[in-house]
Amino acid sequence: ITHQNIRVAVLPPLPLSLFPLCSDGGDYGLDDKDMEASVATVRSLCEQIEADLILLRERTDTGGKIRDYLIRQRVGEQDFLEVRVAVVGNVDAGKSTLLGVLTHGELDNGRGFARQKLFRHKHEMESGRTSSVGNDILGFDQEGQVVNKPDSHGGGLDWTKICEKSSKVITFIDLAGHEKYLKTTVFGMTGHLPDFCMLMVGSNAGIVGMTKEHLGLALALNVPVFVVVTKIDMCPANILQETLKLLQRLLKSPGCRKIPVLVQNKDDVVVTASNFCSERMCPIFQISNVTGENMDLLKMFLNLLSSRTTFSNDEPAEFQIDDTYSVPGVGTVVSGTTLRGLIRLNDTLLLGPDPLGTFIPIAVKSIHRKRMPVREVRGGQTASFALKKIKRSSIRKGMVMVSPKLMPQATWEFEAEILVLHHPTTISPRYQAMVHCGSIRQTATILTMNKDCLRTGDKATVHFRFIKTPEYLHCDQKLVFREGRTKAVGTITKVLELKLISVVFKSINKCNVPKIITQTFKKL
Ligand SMILES: Nc1nc2c(ncn2[C@@H]2O[C@H](COP(=O)(O)OP(=O)(O)OP(=O)(O)O)[C@@H](O)[C@H]2O)c(=O)[nH]1
Repeated sequence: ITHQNIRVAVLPPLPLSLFPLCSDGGDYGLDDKDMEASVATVRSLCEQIEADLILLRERTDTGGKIRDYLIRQRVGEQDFLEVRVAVVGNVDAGKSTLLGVLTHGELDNGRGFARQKLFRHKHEMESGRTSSVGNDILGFDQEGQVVNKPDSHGGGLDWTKICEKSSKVITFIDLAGHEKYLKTTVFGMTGHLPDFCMLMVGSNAGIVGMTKEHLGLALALNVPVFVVVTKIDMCPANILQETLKLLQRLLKSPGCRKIPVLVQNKDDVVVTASNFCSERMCPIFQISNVTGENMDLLKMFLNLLSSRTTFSNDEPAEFQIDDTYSVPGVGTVVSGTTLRGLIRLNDTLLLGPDPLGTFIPIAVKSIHRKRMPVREVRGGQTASFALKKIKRSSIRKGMVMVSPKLMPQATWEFEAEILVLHHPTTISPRYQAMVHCGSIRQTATILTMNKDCLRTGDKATVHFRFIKTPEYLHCDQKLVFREGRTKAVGTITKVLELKLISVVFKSINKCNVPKIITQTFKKL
């Protein structure tokens, strides 16, 4: 940059890059001429890297103007940046309502109008409670404007249109608030790999029910959290202040160690969004779904967030399956998240493990992103694949599709460092509970541990064994171990591999298996 008095802060990954144009990082600005020249310089740099320069805010300080810009890489019509946000909070905090308001652009009436558009099951419609993991999308164009336009007849959203018009798509993973559905909530938080967690708190109800539990879960899984306090239209000022005070106290407590920031204006949005991934900052928004107050600040913040997954082309591809479908005329379809690498049409991947711990080669014949056909999918993106000649019943959540280069191995047993968040009595060997790890959800037994028994608050190294089938695991993966009110979180430290041939021979001739597998077979 020719102008030495420009400070450029590029935050990886590229999409969110903010740079205040100011003299030396101090708080005095540039006069009109210098500003113009500086902007021109940066604009030409952006052109070279095929990015857009979007003005976020302008302030006047001693000496002149200070501006913040967003540099966003241009994407093709078939491509868009993707950010996943898990939405958690106690029943009635207004989760479904906020998602309805954000994605359908119509305010709520305070009596459940906005959420009706999102319910997926009949019983949800009747009870007003979310029970399943739901997905809703919100698209932003290059200028940061929302592109969602609900269909004027049915009120539905055309996902393909939204994705085509968007340069950034936020996928909300709407998780159930009721304790009864905690299993689903945990699965959503582990299996859907959220980049961020939006914790919703009803201002009048305060920090009640599952709020702390959901916050604890996000923190244990290392997912950055921002808080949205709703219903400020109907909450007396003193109660709102009390809720905010308690919330800030909770976030600062030794268990959370966050820095809460009440977001009041655009400046706060820019500062919190640019420091959100890297620091302990926890922005708190105060909104109303009925009057729409502060909704613009929340939308601006969402538009500035960028995915936490960094992507590299040369990493071998890994895709985790979190759901399966039978689509008439298409066959078995699997959906999930690309954890790393690049998957292209006609690639051959290994699908598994099956109950024997084997992986079979499958060819990728079609790829969809947000219901839109695409030619490739990269690390950090969700996608679905139509699979040929495979029965839906032979695929489970938690199975993976990986590059043959990884020579995947399944495992029955693993070791993890765990922390017991809550248990009514004591946990000892032979204890069984559900392990959630990525999209894996299976009961495991504790074989041994380095303590005689575990109580709430204890940490230990524990040796687990799955009870039904072997799974594909990695060291350093986060896990949640739960049964009823018992909850523990942990990190996998050792994977005990299954000594098995990990690819089925008979399928080999049918697919175009890369050399590397054939060579492995020869060695075996
Ligand atoms: N006045 C007012 N009412 C709101 C606001 N947000 C939500 N509501 C109302 O609060 C009630 C509960 O909202 P929901 O969106 O169903 O709550 P939820 O958190 O999704 O609940 P679960 O799906 O059961 O977890 C509905 O009747 C909404 O109309 C708000 O900002 N102001």
